[in-house]
Amino acid sequence: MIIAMDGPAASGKGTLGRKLAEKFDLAYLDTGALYRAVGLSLKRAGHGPEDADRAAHAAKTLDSDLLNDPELRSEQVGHMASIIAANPVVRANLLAFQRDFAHQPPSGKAGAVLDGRDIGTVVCPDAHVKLYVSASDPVRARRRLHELQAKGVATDYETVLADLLERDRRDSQRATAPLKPAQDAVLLDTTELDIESAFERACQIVDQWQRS
Ligand SMILES: Nc1ncnc2c1ncn2[C@@H]1O[C@H](COP(=O)(O)OP(=O)(O)O)[C@@H](O)[C@H]1O
Ligand SMILES: Nc1ccn([C@@H]2O[C@H](COP(=O)(O)OP(=O)(O)O)[C@@H](O)[C@H]2O)c(=O)n1
Repeated sequence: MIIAMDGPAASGKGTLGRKLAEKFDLAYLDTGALYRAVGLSLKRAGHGPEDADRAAHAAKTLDSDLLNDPELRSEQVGHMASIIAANPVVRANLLAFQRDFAHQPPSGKAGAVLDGRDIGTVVCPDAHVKLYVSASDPVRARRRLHELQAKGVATDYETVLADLLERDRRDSQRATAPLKPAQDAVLLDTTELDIESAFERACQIVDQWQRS
């Protein structure tokens, strides 16, 4: 079973994706981490995200150590990732890894959950279950703010909201693999749902597919 989870920043894709993978004994891949790792590698080398050739090269020779680097989750690296992610060569260079993960999941797992922006539309158009996870802008900004504050990052609501909206706009408007629900995706709006209620709903959707 392949589960595709897409949606805007801080909607809850990763939280639900990890929980679904655990419950259904599937491998889990946070594809945003790949774009972030390309951003971090450019940042460390002193280059900007607009450097298309360097970004394409970094995506082709991705340093897997960066995937566990604490700086990966910073807002600055998220910002760089969304600029880099508009580069079609970067996307092409990361595609095979994501597809291989979905179709030959590691550790002998019988399937995989992938979360990102284009999983249901481009990476795994053949996914068995596609979820498009959303939440209102203020709710997403508050969730991300709490997450950053819990890590000791000094920021404020307005900055976090502006950053999310800017990334959403860039992700939705790019020409290659823009953020949008696949035609056959089930929409899951988590604005009014806590994590457990959202997870319950996601499990119902997966159960429904398994019974069909
Ligand atoms: N339904 C929810 N209710 C409250 N907080 C949530 C919910 N879903 C996720 N969160 C919290 O919001 C933050 C962003 O969630 P995350 O899963 O990382 O989003 P995404 O992967 O879409 O960027 C995390 O701190 C997470 O714990
Ligand atoms: N499949 C994906 C995953 C991420 N991305 C890009 O990578 C950035 C960071 O993704 P992320 O999933 O880590 O972001 P958050 O939702 O965690 O804030 C996004 O803003 C997108 O620009 C993408 O283009 N395609």
